[in-house]
Amino acid sequence: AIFENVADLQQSGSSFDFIILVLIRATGGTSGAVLANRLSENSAFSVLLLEAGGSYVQYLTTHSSLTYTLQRDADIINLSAPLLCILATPFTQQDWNFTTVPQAALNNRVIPYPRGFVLGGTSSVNFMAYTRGSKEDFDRFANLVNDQRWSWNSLVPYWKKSEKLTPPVDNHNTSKQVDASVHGLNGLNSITVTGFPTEIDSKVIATTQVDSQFPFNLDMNSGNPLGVGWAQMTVLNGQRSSAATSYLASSFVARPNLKILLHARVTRVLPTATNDFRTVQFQDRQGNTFNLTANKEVILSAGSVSTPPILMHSGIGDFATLTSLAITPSFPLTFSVNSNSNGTFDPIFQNPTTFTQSLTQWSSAGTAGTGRMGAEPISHMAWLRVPSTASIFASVPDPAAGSNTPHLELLITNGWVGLQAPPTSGHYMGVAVAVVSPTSRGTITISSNDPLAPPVIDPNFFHSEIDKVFMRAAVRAAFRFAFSQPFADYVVAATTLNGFTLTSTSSDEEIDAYVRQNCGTVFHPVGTAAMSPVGADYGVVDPDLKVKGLTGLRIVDLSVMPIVPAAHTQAAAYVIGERAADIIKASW
Ligand SMILES: Cc1cc2nc3c(=O)[nH]c(=O)nc-3n(C[C@H](O)[C@H](O)[C@H](O)COP(=O)(O)OP(=O)(O)OC[C@H]3O[C@@H](n4cnc5c(N)ncnc54)[C@H](O)[C@@H]3O)c2cc1C
Repeated sequence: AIFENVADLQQSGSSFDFIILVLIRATGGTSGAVLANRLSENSAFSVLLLEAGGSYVQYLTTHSSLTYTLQRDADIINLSAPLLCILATPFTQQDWNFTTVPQAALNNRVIPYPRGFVLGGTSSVNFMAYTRGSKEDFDRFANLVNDQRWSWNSLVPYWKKSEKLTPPVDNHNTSKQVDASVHGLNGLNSITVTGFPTEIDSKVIATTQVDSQFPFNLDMNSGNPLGVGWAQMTVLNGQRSSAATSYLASSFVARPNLKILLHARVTRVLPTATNDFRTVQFQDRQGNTFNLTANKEVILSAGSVSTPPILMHSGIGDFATLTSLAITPSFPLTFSVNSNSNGTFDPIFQNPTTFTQSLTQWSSAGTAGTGRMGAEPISHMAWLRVPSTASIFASVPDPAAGSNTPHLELLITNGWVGLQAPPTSGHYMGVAVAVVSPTSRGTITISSNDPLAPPVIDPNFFHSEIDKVFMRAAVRAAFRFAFSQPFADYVVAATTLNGFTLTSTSSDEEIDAYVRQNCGTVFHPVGTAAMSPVGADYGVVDPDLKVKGLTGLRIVDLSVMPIVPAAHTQAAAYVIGERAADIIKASW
């Protein structure tokens, strides 16, 4: 059951006596939701999930029809309609609304740093791209923690357990867009490709045939992501599939041994005995404080940004210690294009009538989930390497996990996706760029002893020279792609952003100036409570995810990843949840 108030949870009766017997707790994000589901499969375990935010799944269940009233429910639609993910954050009700400290390498700009403040966590507000990373990424992870349970081959069965490859909403044949043999077909979280063909699809695929820098890759989740392929998305029937809609679907929430308390903000974990941390302190919306003690374990899944502050406010670890944050710099590059009237999704955001028509199609019985609203903005992705002959490698080792692991990413969208509101007219194609092998390391820390104060987030962008060199390479790759022969009559020019314009021949200095003014992040922080080998005197958790030096407390979220994969990170969050569930079940 899902509860909105502590009193209702308490009134649910006998559960408390029972919970005291076997209680396992977590917070309710991407990995936490996976854990809540898998642990409550065992009816002998009683599981309570605490989530600081609310639940849009509960809302969807209450309002089972997709016929929404636009104004009133706008935020909820933004979490559900795939195209509207670009409106889900930043600075909304479902966002923690964090920002970074001023970034020296980015003209001292403060960058929005969204995180999901809702059941399902950031999987409920993200852009839904589903990328596992390379085999080499996870083999490096396993080697760094000296435990092969975290290697690629060990994790693939858990990805397959998590995934359910589903047909796109338009039911087209996907055999040339995704390799079904790579995926799970019976898992809980739906993975699919776009169900809305667009005018750039054939041009993207044609580019893979005319330029060897952009080879076609049928499935970037095979362990070898290099090349250009169709984006896989966590979407089901034209609606977002999140950790909340999948792992916490109503049939699972109905389990008598699973309870979820919303609007419960964990402030600290407290010792139950010396070095045994099984008591959670949390506040409800009115600011009342409660303590609950788990019989077996407390599991912290508050994500890379919020897990370290909870530990620090609990006196776990050195208060002054800064946790290391690996972060992926990125920014949108947008090109104006020659398009027919509805060839891009721009008119949807430029014209309220077009928006309403598209939303009506998506939300009406009979056409539910279809049309442009039911498809993610990202249609294709390219994963690229800087050639090993590049001069930077004479002085700096290759930061990628191996020769099949990318340094750079291009995210292709058939319309404007930007930091600014879309222009009121015109048609666009986005080729956002990212450095997915960053070597700069930032920090997360706290600035006061108030557990409700926001953490201090310092990504420390471009501290390493190689990240700058790679960003220039990413920009040049984006231009080469956008001006490749198949786009000859289509792409016109890069748009001006904050007074800066780039061209195919921009110098290093011009690219650097553009980056300083426009760069942000693709929101993939990891490593803030990193795993290290058993016995190592560094790191926060051991390979069983237990906080070192303590009992009763584990961490299960992306903060434990010792190094950022060259990928979007939700697939890693799901697999960490699945892997952890088996480790925890086995230990009890
Ligand atoms: C705008 C955006 C777009 C993204 N797009 C993509 C994408 O397209 N593809 C991709 O793979 N990844 C994407 N990501 C990243 C990805 O979604 C995250 O890396 C992943 O979901 C994180 O999972 P997690 O379990 O570590 O943390 P989260 O999912 O963030 O879970 C943490 C949970 O803990 C809760 N919580 C935190 N503090 C407390 C507290 N004190 N008390 C109680 N509860 C608390 C939070 O509310 C949240 O529910 C995106 C991220 C953002 C912000």
